[in-house]
Amino acid sequence: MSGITIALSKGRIFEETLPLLAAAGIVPTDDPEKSRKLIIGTNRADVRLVIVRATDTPTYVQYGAADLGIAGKDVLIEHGGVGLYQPLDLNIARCRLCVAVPKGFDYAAASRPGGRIRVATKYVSAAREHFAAKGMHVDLIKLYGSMELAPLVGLSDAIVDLVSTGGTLKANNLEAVEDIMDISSRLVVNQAALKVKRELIQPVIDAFAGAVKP
Ligand SMILES: Nc1ncnc2c1ncn2[C@@H]1O[C@H](COP(=O)(O)OP(=O)(O)OP(=O)(O)O)[C@@H](O)[C@H]1O
Ligand SMILES: O=P(O)(O)OC[C@H]1O[C@H](OP(=O)(O)OP(=O)(O)O)[C@H](O)[C@@H]1O
Repeated sequence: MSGITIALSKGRIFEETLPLLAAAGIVPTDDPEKSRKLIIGTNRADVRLVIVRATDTPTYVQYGAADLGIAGKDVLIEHGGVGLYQPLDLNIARCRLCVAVPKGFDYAAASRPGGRIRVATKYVSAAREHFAAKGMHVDLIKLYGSMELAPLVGLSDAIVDLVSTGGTLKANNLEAVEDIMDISSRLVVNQAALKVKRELIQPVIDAFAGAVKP
């Protein structure tokens, strides 16, 4: 592909990226929520979008199947960031990575150094680092979604998950007991593509940078 390919996931990242794309003069020709197409054209013949799972965005960019992508910090931590240049925090899809437990669970007692708990999460790397820094022993159980269910059915004592409004925790009688980090989405660029296609990629980076909201 002589032009550039941008990897995006459907949903909040696609929606929140539209104004940034517009600032770069890029307008998609299809809506991924309505179309089943995975390759979407734009008003520019030299720019196309590929629609991927949020977790897969760094992988497409790492291998050069996409030149650029937009991925949450949560996803980038789990991926490791190999081969990716991360020039911009786009300040979109903002939330927090938290430890949450059923209301009434004595997390303070469980989290004393030497304590041991079972934690279910999709974010194993971030969780491992967090609990290791606290000197806690945790048995991590990898899940791929609906983490909030795990403590309700005895799979785990706690979860590490993303929290935005807190509505999902509340609906499941859970509470956040620790903030691990603030999360937002970043622009990621394939390092080789940046060198070879700089005349196409740099203007997109610059336009995104100018359109980031504080
Ligand atoms: N409730 C939320 N509010 C704001 N941002 C969020 C929220 N949940 C997730 N995010 C951010 O948006 C990114 C994309 O989330 P999205 O829900 O589209 O994908 P996902 O369901 O987490 O991933 P996958 O489809 O691969 O399972 C996440 O990686 C995270 O950075
Ligand atoms: O604090 P809240 O505003 O309730 O948001 C938190 C929820 O948002 C995310 O899920 P998402 O909506 O992405 O659904 P998913 O399970 O399909 O990823 C996250 O995994 C929480 O479940």
